[in-house]
Amino acid sequence: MPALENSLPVIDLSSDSEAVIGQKLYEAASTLGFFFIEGSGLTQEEVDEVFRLAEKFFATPAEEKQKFPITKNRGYSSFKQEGLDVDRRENGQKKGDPKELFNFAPFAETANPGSEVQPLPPTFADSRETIAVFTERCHKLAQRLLEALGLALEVEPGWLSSRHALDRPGGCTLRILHYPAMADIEGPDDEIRAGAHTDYGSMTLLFQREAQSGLEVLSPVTGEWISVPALGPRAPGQCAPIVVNIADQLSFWFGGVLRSAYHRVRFSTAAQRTGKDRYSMAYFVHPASDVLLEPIPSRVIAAAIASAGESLPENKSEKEQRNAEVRRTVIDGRVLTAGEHLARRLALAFS
Ligand SMILES: O=C(O)CCC(=O)C(=O)O
Ligand SMILES: [Fe+2]
Repeated sequence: MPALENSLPVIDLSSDSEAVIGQKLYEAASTLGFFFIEGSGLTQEEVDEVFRLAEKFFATPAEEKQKFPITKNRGYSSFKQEGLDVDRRENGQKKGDPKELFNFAPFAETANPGSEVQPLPPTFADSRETIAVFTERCHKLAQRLLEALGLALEVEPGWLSSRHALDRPGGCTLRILHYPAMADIEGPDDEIRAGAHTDYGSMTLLFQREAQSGLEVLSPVTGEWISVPALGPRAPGQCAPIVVNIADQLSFWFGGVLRSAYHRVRFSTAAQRTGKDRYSMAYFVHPASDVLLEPIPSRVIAAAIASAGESLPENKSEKEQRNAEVRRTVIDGRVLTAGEHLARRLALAFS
């Protein structure tokens, strides 16, 4: 593998063949597990439109937002309600992240058949179509990335996309996030605005606003946190490069050859004192709920699993053991479904 640099690679989807793109994705996904993509066809205008809705919603009074509390991973989660680092504690209690968020289910007519229609706050009620279209476009992009990755690993064409079909019930979620400025922070511990975690599903597409940085990725090589820049658009009509990261279920499915990397959001004390809010948006891509998280049939992956098995470190630290425990997809010898694994992770994050 090539040496990791101190920044994320940028992969252009507009110029190469799918096979070449697949190789580039594989290289990035198997080293740092985080990369930028550009040339996706998504425009800055459509991304900004959803960001404008997010700003408007988070500015509404707390009691209005609280009318749509998060249930079954859908709705509003208030300041410090979710704590992504399951080990962070304060006064014996799990420490919640100083941020607020709203989770949307995919709304397309064919998406999530059988599930009830998600009630939406007035800010979004007239924009259901905008959000639905944006979500579908994110999903199509994710399907393309998954298939290209599959190509590089000799996975049968269609194997991954059929397991991520939006018309099968699943955990895909569009999340808008708001990290309000906190000028009165007390110490370095308050610099962490989203605790260190790995994402749960297949992959995440993360949209940032230009110059609103704060996302950091743990380098598997140096063990240091790498800060991810919040870039602006680089080509006319195209949205700013999108951050993509591999999540736990896909990493597991690919026999550990893809890295699901720890990441967090941190604002330095100096940055917090400037009093600027940060907004971001994540599209979490999940397999359909009934998909069993068994390794993908692929000669390349089977070989990778065999060689990784021989070089597994024997003495894991307590923190590493705990992390492995939280992320596991096999319990008592039984392979979990994607839906069971997601439910387990959500219970830990919101406990
Ligand atoms: O806000 C960000 O930049 C990252 C959020 C995140 O990692 C998450 O919600 O899983
Ligand atoms: Fe995350």
